[in-house]
Amino acid sequence: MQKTLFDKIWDAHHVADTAAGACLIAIDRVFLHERTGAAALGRMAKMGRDVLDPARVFAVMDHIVDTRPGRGDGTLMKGGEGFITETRAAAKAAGITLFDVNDRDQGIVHVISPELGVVLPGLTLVAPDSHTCTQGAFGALAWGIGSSEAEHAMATGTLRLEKPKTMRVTYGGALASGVTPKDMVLHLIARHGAGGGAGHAVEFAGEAVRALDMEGRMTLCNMATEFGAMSGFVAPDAKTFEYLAGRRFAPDAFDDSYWGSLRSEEGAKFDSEIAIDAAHIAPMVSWGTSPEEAIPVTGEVPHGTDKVHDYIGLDAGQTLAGTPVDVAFIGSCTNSRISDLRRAAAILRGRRVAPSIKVAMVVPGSMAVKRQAEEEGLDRIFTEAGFEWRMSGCSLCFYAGGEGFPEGSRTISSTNRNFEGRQGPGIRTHIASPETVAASAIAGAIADPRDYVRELEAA
Ligand SMILES: CC(C)[C@H](C(=O)O)[C@@H](O)C(=O)O
Ligand code: SF4
Repeated sequence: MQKTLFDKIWDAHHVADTAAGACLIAIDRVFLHERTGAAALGRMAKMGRDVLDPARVFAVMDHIVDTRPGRGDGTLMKGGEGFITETRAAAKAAGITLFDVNDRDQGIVHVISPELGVVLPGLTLVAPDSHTCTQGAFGALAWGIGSSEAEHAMATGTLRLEKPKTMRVTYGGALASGVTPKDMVLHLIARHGAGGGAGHAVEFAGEAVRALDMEGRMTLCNMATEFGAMSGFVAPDAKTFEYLAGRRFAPDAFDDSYWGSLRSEEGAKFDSEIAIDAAHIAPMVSWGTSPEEAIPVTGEVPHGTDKVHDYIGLDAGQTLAGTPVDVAFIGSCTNSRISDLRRAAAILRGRRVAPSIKVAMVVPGSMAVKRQAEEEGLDRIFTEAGFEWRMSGCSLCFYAGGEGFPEGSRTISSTNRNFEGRQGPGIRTHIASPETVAASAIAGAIADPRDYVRELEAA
């Protein structure tokens, strides 16, 4: 029978069937961060369990680190110091590779893992973090786990797992200008629901996916978890291999026979299939408090529950475009890579954020992204436009306390979650592409980026 990409990776990692109908799967890489990793390592140390193969385990400080320029080694999270000091001590004791607060390779876990070549096609990679699926962009099976599963994976090199069903989401055709991978995934979730991918391993395929660069594929896979999927991934191709060549932890020579075989065979059957015409996707913006509550930027707010309308402060029938925003945020593992910053900066060049904007901030996904952006002068474009330019970390994608936006603020944000309180108490979050954030910052209100993009393309 013809195999899907998922079947191939699964079969290559299948160790045994367990009595309870699950499988034992070999785990190639574990990536930890300070918010959940210290606990896992700490418990292992307490029980006298070693990390089986420290060369396969990595950790980074990203979630609660200070992102203000000249940061020290502390955190802005009240009472959060322990996460940092304990992760540091535990990583050292376990002999794993740690990217510490002021390491030149520090950054958001799902941004640095690809940059450093930790994730590779055909591997299984887990992290106690729900957006681990980002790394599926490389044709790996990468998914988020709990911290006790992380202990199991580190101690044994395996995990017990029920086999997910398979789904293929095929994006045919080509994206219109000003429409991005973020819009592709928001469109999918808006149409099929935040639980649409539940219980499935989702392969993103089709012309419009093949056309994406690696960073775009990461944005797409990043939100597979907001679709409820176990993971999302894209079959590797020449772009993948080229991206990884020469990366610090990538092998010197690539195994063409394995890597080259990592694709779903013609005629392979999926448990479910979704087809989307990429040409019909518009720039998307969330209007509610779930990523499925998203509509084209020019659309009207639909009827939701009273609770969501109360929280978000918008009525049904209102046009989303033109809604005033207080905050513009560009960052997170969804949209903080160099191509995201380039595209946002192209719109902001020579322009200023509206005077009504109280906070505008760019937080590069890694220190490597930050250095690259500075080399290209993007930091100056952002600061001249009125954005703060930060050190890398998760920052205000996720409210860790200590730093936040003024209560009740409305944000336009390149992040992946718009849940109640996600960016701080009472904060109203609208998730969108970096282009839409840039266009909205200039307007001081939710705005369509397409006019700017067309202008840039015409120039
Ligand atoms: C803190 C961490 C465990 C959490 C996650 O699992 O995803 C965070 O990264 C998030 O995005 O909500
Ligand atoms: S950037 Fe946001 S979504 Fe990504 S890992 Fe950090 S907190 Fe989670």
